[in-house]
Amino acid sequence: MTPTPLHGLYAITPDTALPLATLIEQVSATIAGGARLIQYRDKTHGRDERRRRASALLAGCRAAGALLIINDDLDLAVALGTDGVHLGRDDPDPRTARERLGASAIIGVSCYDQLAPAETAAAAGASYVAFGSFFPSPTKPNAARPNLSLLTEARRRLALPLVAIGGITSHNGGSLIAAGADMLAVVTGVFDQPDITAAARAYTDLFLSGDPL
Ligand SMILES: Cc1ncc(COP(=O)(O)OP(=O)(O)O)c(N)n1
Ligand SMILES: Cc1nc(C(=O)O)sc1CCOP(=O)(O)O
Repeated sequence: MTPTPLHGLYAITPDTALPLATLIEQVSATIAGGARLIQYRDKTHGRDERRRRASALLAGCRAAGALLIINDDLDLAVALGTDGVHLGRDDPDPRTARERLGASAIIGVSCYDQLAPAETAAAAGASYVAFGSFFPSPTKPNAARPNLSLLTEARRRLALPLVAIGGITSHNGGSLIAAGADMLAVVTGVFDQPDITAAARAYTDLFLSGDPL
């Protein structure tokens, strides 16, 4: 079964100064392990280098049948025609992103540990909402820490795909799927592993088994 783009493993690139060729190899390895949605998240490089990297990643994702979302930078997503954008509290409004990227773009919105912004984002045309950090995150140690019950409540109240993020491993990810997550967004658990394809596969397998626990 091929997972649909808004279901399964959502691989987010590590925010490091990796050589571009290495970054592309690592992203390809996650796709080989079943990731169909990739987020380019980069707080390290300036505008020109981010554009160069995003452009190369977009070509790689297109060739491999995966979708590429840009974190934060709506202008870059529009300029390159990527598959969408992920927006946080300091980023443009999802309504603006929808106007600029079009009806078929994927627009994701961070909602941290709160349901109210998720309801607002849904009404503004978001494609998915993200909650976290459900477990201690090596990437973002000071993130908010909601309980799993937030996902259950979000599942009950919202009709759009739910992303869980933060410290997710292939061991704890099943509990998030059982609580209502449609996607697991992961940095360290995939990219910081000796065999990235095998690590990604361990997450995608969680979505294929009938019993995620
Ligand atoms: C899928 C997903 N969820 C949450 C985030 C965090 O976004 P944001 O709050 O904008 O923080 P930064 O990523 O910009 O540090 C995300 N990127 N992706
Ligand atoms: C980028 C990001 N946002 C988060 C949030 O809670 O909104 S947690 C996070 C980092 C996720 O990385 P890792 O898989 O290494 O924990």
